[in-house]
Amino acid sequence: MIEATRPSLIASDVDVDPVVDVIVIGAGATGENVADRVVQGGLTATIVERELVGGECTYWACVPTKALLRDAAALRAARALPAAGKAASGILDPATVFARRNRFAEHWHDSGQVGWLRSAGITLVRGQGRITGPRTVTVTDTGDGTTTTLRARHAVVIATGSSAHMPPIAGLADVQPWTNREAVATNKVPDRLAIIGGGAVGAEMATAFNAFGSQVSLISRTRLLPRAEPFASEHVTEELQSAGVALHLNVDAIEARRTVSGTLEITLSDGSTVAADDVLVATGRTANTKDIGLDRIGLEPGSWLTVDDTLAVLDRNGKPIGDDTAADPGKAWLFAAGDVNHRAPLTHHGKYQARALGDAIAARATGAELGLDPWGRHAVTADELALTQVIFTAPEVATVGFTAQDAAAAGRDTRVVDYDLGKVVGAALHADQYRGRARMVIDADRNIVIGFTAVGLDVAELLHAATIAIAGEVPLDRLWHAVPAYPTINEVWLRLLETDGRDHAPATRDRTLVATADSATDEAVA
Ligand SMILES: Cc1cc2nc3c(=O)[nH]c(=O)nc-3n(C[C@H](O)[C@H](O)[C@H](O)COP(=O)(O)OP(=O)(O)OC[C@H]3O[C@@H](n4cnc5c(N)ncnc54)[C@H](O)[C@@H]3O)c2cc1C
Ligand SMILES: NC(=O)c1ccc[n+]([C@@H]2O[C@H](COP(=O)([O-])OP(=O)(O)OC[C@H]3O[C@@H](n4cnc5c(N)ncnc54)[C@H](O)[C@@H]3O)[C@@H](O)[C@H]2O)c1
Repeated sequence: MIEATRPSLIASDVDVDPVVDVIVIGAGATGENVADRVVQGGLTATIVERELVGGECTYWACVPTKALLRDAAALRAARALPAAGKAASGILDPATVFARRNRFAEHWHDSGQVGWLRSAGITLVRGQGRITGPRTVTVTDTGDGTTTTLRARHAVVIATGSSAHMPPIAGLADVQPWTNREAVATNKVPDRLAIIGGGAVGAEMATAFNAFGSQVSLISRTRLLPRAEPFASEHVTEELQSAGVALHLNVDAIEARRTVSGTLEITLSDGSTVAADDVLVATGRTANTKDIGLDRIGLEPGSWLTVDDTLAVLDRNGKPIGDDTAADPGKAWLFAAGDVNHRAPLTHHGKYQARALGDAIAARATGAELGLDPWGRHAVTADELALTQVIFTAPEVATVGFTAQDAAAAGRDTRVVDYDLGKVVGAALHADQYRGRARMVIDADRNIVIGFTAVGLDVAELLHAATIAIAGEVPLDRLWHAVPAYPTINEVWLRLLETDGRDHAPATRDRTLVATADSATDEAVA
């Protein structure tokens, strides 16, 4: 086995000014974008990073996992066509896939990202950042232990992300389990791989290692992809099973041990046992807040940070952590964005929060007005109403907004419309025996789409049309005028509209506009 390339980083910037407008702790995708926006807004920013600039997504998550999955997806697509399938009859070579993965993970070297920080005018300080007082962060160099104390004029932003959660399974620590980091950076294909966890990480890695030829056993205490529409989850379950993955669903892993022969044995709550050579733990994430000085501000180290809609960190009484200065008593100075606030733990949503927060910090500093109303410039409305995700399993699952179940739980009056993607000519042309389904969740009061899920080969690129319909609150009567090109898979939009019918009450206009018009009329009458 060739070990994964060791992380490699370059030194902090020299001549660091200890007083700066904004300090960002954590240079993942979120932190980088917060710093970029505040600098674009005319402020100075220093970013503190203890590992690689670029964070989890670049080196151990989104990017390298998709590189691990992409070749097999292309092969699967080719094999869904008779002539292309014949032409693509060879075997997938994992070593070639790993080499391409290494390139996308930038060989675990962050010089490219550091170069970008410099070009964006952001100062980098290497080390572990800790809050040591109001607007104050002390950075400890992880090599020589020297410290630098920084003070922010305007704000401190925590963007420290998350790490793999280790569940309390007896013996687990002793069998040297893989987390996402080892799985993503591996150069070996285990003969037998056990995966604990049936969320996005478990399902994607089962897809990847199954394609590399591992005998994969996946154990999950829930159904696969428990937050997705059940039909999407069932579809992925069936396809993984028919590809040879052994699924142990709705059971807990309770004990792990190595036998004398070196085989790893995992005992499940139903009494059965899974044998493997390696085990990947994919049971969710834990907040990177254990050692960032939360105790100094009355919060519990290790906890997710609770934020309000401005992303200000809240204290135990639900109040923003406020300033103690006479000039600005109570003014919020501490903010949190990305995985660490647990609102929407996805890279693109962390970056969305970063854009809103960075702009808001710059606006506050210059006394400009804040746009915090829903869908306003500084609001993060999409986290709640238009959260997007693509899970790159075979088949892919693409989701935005509410599932039918979540909409019902939120008390929305809905219509749910489903369509078999296999009946869409564009899909049938795309792959023989195309199997898939799409669902549109409609707010029946307002006649707008509030949720969309598709499962099927290559549905990822369908998602943005749905996202625009939801974020734009496009009335269904207008959506009939968005004509999908023939013969593409996007024609499913027309089929969903036809299935729903055209005779529903016209979309209610935006409630605030209606209210304004009504009150204007009332005033005129008065
Ligand atoms: C296997 C896997 C696959 C994924 N795939 C996708 C995907 O396809 N699409 C998607 O959108 N999301 C995906 N995600 C989720 C995505 O990786 C995260 O949402 C994203 O990385 C969060 O970004 P962040 O900047 O908030 O945190 P992170 O990326 O975790 O960055 C935080 C940074 O802060 C640093 N840090 C932490 N504490 C300190 C400290 N005290 N001082 C200094 N620095 C500190 C860390 O070293 C790190 O660099 C995946 C996750 C996993 C595990
Ligand atoms: N393509 C993507 O967007 C993508 C891909 C991978 C990860 N991510 C993100 O990364 C984060 C972490 O993903 P994840 O899959 O690790 O977490 P998750 O919370 O999505 O899923 C955890 C799974 O582990 C199971 N589980 C928990 N404890 C268990 C136990 N003791 N025994 C058996 N099963 C157990 C749960 O039932 C669940 O199925 C998520 O926010 C996810 O959205 C996103």
